[in-house]
Order: sequence, then structure tokens, then C-alpha cells
Amino acid sequence: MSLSFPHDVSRALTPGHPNWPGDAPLVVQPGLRIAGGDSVNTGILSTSTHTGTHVDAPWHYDDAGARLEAIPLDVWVGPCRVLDVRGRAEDGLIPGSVLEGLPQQLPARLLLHTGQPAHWAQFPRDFVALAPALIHAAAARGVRLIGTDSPSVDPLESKALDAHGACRDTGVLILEGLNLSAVPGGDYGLVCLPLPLSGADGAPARAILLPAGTL
Ligand SMILES: N[C@@H](CC(=O)c1ccccc1NC=O)C(=O)O
Ligand SMILES: [Zn+2]
Ligand SMILES: [Zn+2]
Repeated sequence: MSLSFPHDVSRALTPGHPNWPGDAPLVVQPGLRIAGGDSVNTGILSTSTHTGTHVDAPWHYDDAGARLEAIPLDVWVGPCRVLDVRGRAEDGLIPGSVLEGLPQQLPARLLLHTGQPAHWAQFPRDFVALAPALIHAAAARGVRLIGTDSPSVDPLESKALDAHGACRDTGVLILEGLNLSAVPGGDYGLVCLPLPLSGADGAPARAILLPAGTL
């Protein structure tokens, strides 16, 4: 099945969207109402910075790390490779071996399709995470941004956050909660635009794919 472009790889932010256990929920409260005599309708948005499709800034996992506004925009926009790694997990982690046989130089943005569905009716507690060795192997192939359809690059119960630590150590940035359910593996152009939340540890983002060669 070929994609039509632009192809949205963002999760719809429906009220009550399943979030990380204990994290702040997505809430949109009514603001002004035309029906109430106001000139416009408005809403009041409250959300975790990690709701749905979002980016992590290094400060999220490194207290000395960069805040969101310090990350150059070109990291989020440019050529990417979507890699179908469904069924490749070993003990719940995608290993570095999934890169074996790929070119020594990859596109700067690598998006991993682990098999998450388009819609999370509830939080996917059994999601597949990434082995730190995969982060290091990707960085060695020129990857500057790693994306996943999982809600995190680390397992739900992780306290060590080894994959985030590998991103800290390699400078690889993180895009989580993608919707790659309809995306065949291959090369595309990625446009990922985080909300410009200054001083933040991350932000929800609208991410789309364009045909390869567009960017
Ligand atoms: N998307 C987040 C998930 C996460 O780790 C998290 C999110 C909100 C509150 C706590 C979290 N992790 C550990 O406590 C992340 O992996 O960066
Ligand atoms: Zn996150
Ligand atoms: Zn993360």
C-alpha cells in the first residue's frame, strides 16, 4: 500500500489521551463561548510535555542538558529512514543488530516502527524499547534523531533510563509516540515541528512525512 503525501505520523490528541502512568493528562477546557455572548470560542489546554507524538529535549533526562529552544530546527526537518523492526525485539528491546547490513552512513533521522497501533485505547504498558547499543550504532552511522512509535525509548519500569543515557552521551535527539502504523519502511522527508515551548523538557509535535527527495 503506497502512502499519499503529506502523511501524518502524529497521534491524534483526543481528550483523555492515554499518557504515561502518573503523568499529567491532556485536558482541553472551555474558555470563551459565542453561545455565551462572547465574540469567539476558545479553549484552555493543559497537557504533559510528553503527550502523544512529542520530542524530548536533553534537559528531560539530563539536568545539565539543553532546553527545547536550544535545539536547532534542522534536526527535526530533513531526510529520514523508516525502519520496520516489528518482531525484532530481544527481551523487550530493539537491538543494535537491526542496523547490520544497512549503509555505513544513514539519513540523519531514523524512525523505528516497532508495531504500535495508530490509536492507543489505553496506555501500551508492554511497548518495545530501544537497546542503548542501537543508539550508539545509529550515532556511528550519522543519525542525529531517533524516533519511535513507542511512548519511550526506555522500558516503562526503567529507572536507569539507559537508552536516554545513550542519547545523552551521543547527542542523538528523541522523538517518541509516532504513528507509523501505515508507513512502509524506506526513505522519506520528515517535518517534525515541536511546539516552541521555551525552557521546556520537550513538547508535543506535529510530524508528517513527505516523499523522499523533497527535503
Ligand atoms: N515520554 C517519556 C516517558 C517517560 O519516561 C515519563 C513521562 C512522564 C513522567 C515520567 C516519565 N518517566 C519516568 O518517570 C520519555 O520517555 O521521555
Ligand atoms: Zn518523552
Ligand atoms: Zn523519552
